Order: sequence, then C-alpha cells, then structure tokens
Amino acid sequence: MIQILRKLNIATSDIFILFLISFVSYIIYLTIKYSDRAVGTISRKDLVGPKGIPIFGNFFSVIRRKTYIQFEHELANKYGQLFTFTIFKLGRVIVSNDPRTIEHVLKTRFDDFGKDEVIHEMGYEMFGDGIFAVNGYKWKFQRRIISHLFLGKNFKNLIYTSVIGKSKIVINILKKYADSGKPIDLQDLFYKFTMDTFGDMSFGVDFGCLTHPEEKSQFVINFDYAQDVIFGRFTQPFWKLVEKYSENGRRMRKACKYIDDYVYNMINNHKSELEVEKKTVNNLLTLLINAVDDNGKTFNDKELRDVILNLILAGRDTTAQALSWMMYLIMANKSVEDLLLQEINTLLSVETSIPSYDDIKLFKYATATFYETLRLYPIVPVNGRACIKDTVLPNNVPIFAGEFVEYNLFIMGRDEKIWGDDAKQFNPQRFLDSDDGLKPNKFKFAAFHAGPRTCLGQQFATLEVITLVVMMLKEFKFELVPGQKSPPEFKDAITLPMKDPLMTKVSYRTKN
Ligand code: HEM
Repeated sequence: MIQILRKLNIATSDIFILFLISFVSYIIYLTIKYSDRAVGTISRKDLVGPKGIPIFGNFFSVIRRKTYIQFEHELANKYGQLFTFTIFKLGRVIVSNDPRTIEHVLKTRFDDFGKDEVIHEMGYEMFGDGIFAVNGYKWKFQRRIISHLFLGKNFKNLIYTSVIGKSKIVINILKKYADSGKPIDLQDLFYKFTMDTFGDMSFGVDFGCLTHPEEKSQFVINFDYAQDVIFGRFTQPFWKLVEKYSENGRRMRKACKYIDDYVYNMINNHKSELEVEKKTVNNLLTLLINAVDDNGKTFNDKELRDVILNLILAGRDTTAQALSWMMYLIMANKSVEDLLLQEINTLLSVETSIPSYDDIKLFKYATATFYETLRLYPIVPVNGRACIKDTVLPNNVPIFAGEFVEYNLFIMGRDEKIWGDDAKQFNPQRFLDSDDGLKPNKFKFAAFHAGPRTCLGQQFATLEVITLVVMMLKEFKFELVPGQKSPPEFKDAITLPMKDPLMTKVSYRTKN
C-alpha cells in the first residue's frame, strides 16, 4: 500500500496524514455506529439495561465493580429478571435469571450454545483443551471417560478411601485447636483438605497441605497464581500485550512451566511404574492412562495433562468453598445444627465417628443442608453460554449468534418468584418438604449445572462434604469468633471464596 502511494509521488508526511485522517474517520464512524454499546455488538433496543459508552459499552462499569455479583445485583434490582449490557472485546451479555432460560440454554437447545472462544483463549496455557473449555467431539470424549471414574467400584474404592483418610487428619488437627483453645481458619483448613484428598485419590501424591502447612506446596502456589492471573484477564482486554512485558506475565509463564513440568513428570513416572511393576489401578491417573473410548482411542500426554488440571480446577476450590459456607451457615443457625446432630446421633452409634460408605446417603437432612447452602451460596455463581445459532428464549427474547446468555444463581437463589416468600432464609427443610426432595429441579437449582454438561463430581463433592461435616460435628462444637462480618463477604472471583478467613473456635462436644 505504502509503495503504491509512493509510486503516485505522495510524500511520507502526506502518507502519515492520510493514515491519521483514515484512522480518525474510522473511530468517528465506530463512535457513531456503536454510540451506546461495545464495538461489534448489535443494537438491542428491545431489551432493557444500562446505557454504555461508544465502542467500550459498559466495560468501565464492569471494571469499577466491587464484585461482579454485586454489579449484576444492582442491575437486577433496577431492571428485573432480564437485562443486557455490553463489554469491549467480550461482546453482548444478556442476563436472564429464569429457570426456563437455563433449561433452554443447557438442555433444550444445547447444540445452539457453547463455551466461549475468548474465555477458552484466556485460560489456554493452564487448562488447554480440557473438559471445561471445549465443545463437540473433544468434550464428548473426555466426558465419556471421566464419567467412568465417578461410577460404582472406582468411586467407592478410590474416592471414599481418600476422603476418609484425609478427614481423619482434619479431625486430628481440630483436636489440637480444641486442646489449645486457639481459633482456626476453617476456610483455609478446607482448601488444604480438598487439595490433599484430590492429590491422594488422583495421583497417589501427598501435597502435604494438611500435614506440613508451613511448607506450602510449590504446585499449589503456582496453580493458585495462574488461576488469579486468568481471572484478571477478564477485565484486561490487552492482557496478551501487557503480560508480554510485565512482571506478572513473566511470573505467569514461570508458573505454567512449573505446572507443566510437574504434571508431565507425574504422567511419565506413572506410566513407567505401570509398565515395570504392572501396577493395578490405584488412582485416577492410572484410570485415565488406561482409559479407552468406544473407538479404541486413549488419551495422549497433552490430553492427560489438560484433563488432570481441569479436574483439579473442578474439584478443589468448589468443594472447599461449599464446606466453608456450609459450616458458617450451621454456626449461624443453631436450630439447623440441632437437627443435624439429631440425624448424626440416630445414624451413627455412640462409638462410631466415621460414616460408612453406605451410611452417607442416609444423611438426608445433612444433604438438604448442603443443597440449601449451595442455593444461597452457589459456588459457580454466574454462568452462561455463547450463542452459536440464532434462537428464541422461552420468554420470547430472540438471541443472536455471538451473544452471551448468562444467568446469576446468587440472585436467583434470593428471588421470591422462584423460591417463595422465604427465599432469603436458610431453611434446609425446603428440600425435604418439596415434591422433588433431594432430586430438585435442575433448572431451578442449577448449582451443579444441568443438561448434558451437568457436573460430573456432584456425588464426589456430596460424599466429601457430608463425610467431613458429619465427622466434625460428631466430635466438636464450632463457634464463630466474634467481630467477623456475618454473613461473610465474598471475593470477586469465578467461584465464591470468602474474602476473609473464617475464624472459628473449636471445642469438644463431650469431654472424655
Ligand atoms: C460443591 C462442589 C461443586 C460444584 C458446586 C460444582 C459445580 C459445577 C458446575 C456449575 C459445572 C458446570 C461448569 C460449566 O461448564 O459451566 C460443573 C462441571 C463439572 N464439574 Fe463440578 N462442581 C463441584 C464439584 C466437583 C468435583 C468435586 C468434581 C470432580 C473432580 C467436579 C467435576 C466436574 C466436571 C468434570 C465438570 C465438567 C462437566 C462437563 O463439562 O461435561 N465438580 N461443576
């Protein structure tokens, strides 16, 4: 282009001016065309929502937020169940906090929606093409194999054994705190518990989070760091450029390299052990290495790495946070604690403090308490899908390819239209009294997702939570240390961590 202009005898300064004029004209054109919304989005005068600024839409309101949940809560108070806004580079978000939308998007028109490519790219170095990020064949293959891991014999042998082993360590730690009278941060304890349980059942590795808390595992440090950086990318449209030169970017590359080396090493060691020692199946990695799909395909090393990291992402923080909110709610609701104790004392004898595998499903009130916790504190509070093919939602709202349909379970859990007049109250009994009981309608109670991509770890998480909470309550009393915010504040993140430690005083229920 420049050479053509030169041939036409146009001077460099003129070329520069020409470019500048074209650039400015283009920006003016974009400013007029996208006067109230993010560039690239289509106008939706049929929907309500906050007016955006030219080109950037509502990007600056999103980055100025305290938390994303609060940002959407304010919009829901103003506009109701359905509203829209646009974000520079991410596009148009249509929020529809309606169980019918969830059913439409996650089940009825499953093929018309998918995981967002922009989000896939943001998490790629860490989570690659793992189950959380991909659609189509890649997703189906992983889902088929991973679902076998959580079934029948595997489930009982692998998961129950690890959960009991690590729960016993937690009980011993709590004894020390009960003896010393020092308060403990339960949230921190639960992160350590779920990480160690996962390491044990998945790779036969002891991350030592519970046993050596003073030497934090480098794997855990790097994993947490990378997760934080990826979350930051949602509000940094130029993250690729920024990270290329920033200290954060350098640290991120180091963290990803550490994680890659660690996981590939583990895979290689495991494979050689399997060959040399002809080891039998003893953990999730063995199952993954040996897994074959219907066409005889197995996972290659890169796929194994991606699956492992996605499973850690899926299984660690989610369950630790659910445990934290559940224990907070039990401490704040004495009547619920009493009913839990009644159930524990009915199902476990005085001498038994560990529920057997078969006992766990008998803990109906405890399971209802877990679900009620997730209704008010859904661990994946905001979720949605990118529309691939134009469709119309059940509330007659058209959705166009490229738009992102979102739902906010935190807001929905408090919505009286969905949960009745007592929506804001913590009342586990609601699950037992309703016709669906402990199999609630998945589109109304979508904490574990719904449709073909429903959470594969629901039984695992339920087992982990019920086992530990039952063991803890059987032996100890828990009390919130005064002076903390109640309810606790949550951090702005993809999941729902508490912002501050959950400081708790532990004492023996019965003195020996
Ligand atoms: C309280 C605990 C948990 C909650 C609230 C939860 C919630 C969810 C949600 C909302 C999704 C859908 C994410 C999306 O694709 O948009 C999901 C997917 C998934 N979860 Fe869980 N989860 C929990 C624990 C676990 C555990 C312990 C595991 C096992 C390691 C697990 C494994 C998975 C997997 C593999 C998927 C992907 C399913 C697919 O895309 O087909 N989850 N979970």
